[in-house]
Amino acid sequence: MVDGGGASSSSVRFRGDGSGARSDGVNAPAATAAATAATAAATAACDAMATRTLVLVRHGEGSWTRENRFCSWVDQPLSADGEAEARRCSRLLAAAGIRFDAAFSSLLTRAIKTAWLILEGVGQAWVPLAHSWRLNERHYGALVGLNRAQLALNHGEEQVKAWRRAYDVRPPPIDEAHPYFDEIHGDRRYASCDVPRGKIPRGESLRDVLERLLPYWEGSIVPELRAGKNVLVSAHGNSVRAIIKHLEGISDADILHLTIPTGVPVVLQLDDELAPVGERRYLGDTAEIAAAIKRIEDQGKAPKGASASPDPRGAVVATTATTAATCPSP
Ligand SMILES: O=C(O)[C@H](O)COP(=O)(O)O
Repeated sequence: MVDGGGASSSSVRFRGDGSGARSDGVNAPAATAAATAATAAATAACDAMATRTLVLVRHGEGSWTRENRFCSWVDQPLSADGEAEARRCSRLLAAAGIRFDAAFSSLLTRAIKTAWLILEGVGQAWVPLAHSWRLNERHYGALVGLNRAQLALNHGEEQVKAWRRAYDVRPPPIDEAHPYFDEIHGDRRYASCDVPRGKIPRGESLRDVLERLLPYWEGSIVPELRAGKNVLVSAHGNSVRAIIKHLEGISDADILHLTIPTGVPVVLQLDDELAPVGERRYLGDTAEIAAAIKRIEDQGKAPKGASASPDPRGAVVATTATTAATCPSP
């Protein structure tokens, strides 16, 4: 969790490559006062040009975060720390003076609750909040419920990084025998989606996430932004990455390096064509945000000195990973 105490607005990009380094190669503690002033001036200029604000939030910590398991479409609630993160978001947004006109979340409770806590905390609980499965976390297929560090031991850190961050790598699909299949695919919230149950994904690459997200983005969120409204999207690490990739035109290769921290408002100013004006800003303390990104990336590292486990579910992944990771879109 990132502590919000004494938070300031950060306008740097984070590479998200595990080093917590800034993309401009400048280490935060070494930044000069002149550079900070220049950044603030540039940010103010961008803010003056922008006509609407988009705030993207990856929900706060869920109860599986500490167990380091892929949560994905399992509807785990926010932990107490996750709720605190959402409240901290609202304080940061209130301090930034952002007034929302519309809000959107996924169909998963942890993102919905994050949106509620943010809107309540900024005194704007009346703002309409719409939900769609299209903002859900990436469906991690057969990896749902598995421990990332254990997977790194069994399959290698590079494979786990590819499953988590590569644009075109799809995890092995979930099947009916999976321990969480019924809980996810039998849930009645997915009975009323704009696609039949049979078309609900069983394992997605980031490309798949973007493709299923875009119809909702274009049909429901873009009209609000085009009308000049300020919009909150409370979603998940990978649905937020997909939106940022789309808006900023990040290449398929470079998106590998983007990790979104939990409970940190990501602020984009958009012009009339919905092109970003200036760089995306992360509200909060720069060093704490970099540390939070590194913690998330380190979830996919194999613990030193540990060895691969004969976990039978790991073996299922091992036999299906190669073909599933390269299979064509449904
Ligand atoms: O599905 C999950 O558990 C997370 O929300 C996303 O996990 P990731 O950071 O490994 O993509």
